Amino acid sequence: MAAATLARRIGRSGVAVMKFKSPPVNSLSLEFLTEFSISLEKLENNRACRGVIITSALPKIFSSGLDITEMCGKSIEHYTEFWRAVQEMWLRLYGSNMVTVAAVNGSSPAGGCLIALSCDYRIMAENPKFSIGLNEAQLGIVAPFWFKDTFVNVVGHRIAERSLQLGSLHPAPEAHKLGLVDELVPEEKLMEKAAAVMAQWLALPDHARQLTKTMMRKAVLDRLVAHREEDIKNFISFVSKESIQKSLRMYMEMLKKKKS
Ligand SMILES: CCCCCCCC/C=C\CC(=O)SCCNC(=O)CCNC(=O)[C@H](O)C(C)(C)COP(=O)(O)OP(=O)(O)OC[C@H]1O[C@@H](n2cnc3c(N)ncnc32)[C@H](O)[C@@H]1OP(=O)(O)O
Repeated sequence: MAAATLARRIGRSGVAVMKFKSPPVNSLSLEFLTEFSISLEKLENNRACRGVIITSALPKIFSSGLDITEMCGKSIEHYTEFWRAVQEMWLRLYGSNMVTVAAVNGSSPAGGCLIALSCDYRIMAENPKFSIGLNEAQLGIVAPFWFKDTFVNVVGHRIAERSLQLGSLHPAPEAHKLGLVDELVPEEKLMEKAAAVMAQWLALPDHARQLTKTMMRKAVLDRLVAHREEDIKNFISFVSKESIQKSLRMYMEMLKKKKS
């Protein structure tokens, strides 16, 4: 797989470091998502691995979220495969038995934010130019219920309601104030801090921590598992609407124009 190069390293500490490296902006294409899920599955099945730190190898960007081109002008078969891959990635990450720490070293909108929110702990570089949030509403699309559930479980209902309705992208200091990220550190200290947090979480017996994590997350995971096919149908019917296609095309054009 060429597009999403994910470097993995399991040290003596039992910690893997996964670095997103899919230029220019680590957007979550079908290929990226598939590779990410396979990598997570391999780590999950590796008894030597107890934790994973997720970060980006690219400067300034953690992940730009779902690859919008995967949702524009494609067939129903493609939308089905793509959305199943998005679901699979989340089910694996949110349901992981490993300790998961996001070292957010750049902007992280929408699907990128979902990845960070699905981890056990988020540390973000304290650069106010970096922002994070579920900004779907700004694109004229709606965050699915399991994106929303994940967001609510981190920041609570009121903050989630306002942030999702406005499609807010929160600069790092604001994200920290809202509880969207747990800590801010200077960028050069990010990995050191992530390793320290990981060591703290791994100091506990795995079984107790894992059972507690399952207890906290099971209801939200089960909800998607129970409604997976319906969720795919909803996605297809939503994304196939001409009005939604138009919004997505306009958004892509806006991104391109911003450069010139
Ligand atoms: C009922 C159920 C309904 C379900 C509905 C669907 C729910 C969908 C759920 C989640 C949706 C998403 O995740 S959508 C993605 C949202 N992401 C964004 O809004 C981010 C957009 N990108 C940016 O803001 C910026 O690119 C950046 C801040 C991430 C980086 O800025 P920078 O200036 O460094 O880079 P450029 O803007 O010049 O971008 C470079 C290059 O990449 C292309 N690009 C950027 N983001 C995406 C993306 N998400 N998908 C595809 N392509 C992307 C951008 O157009 C540039 O391309 P060119 O070089 O060709 O111009």
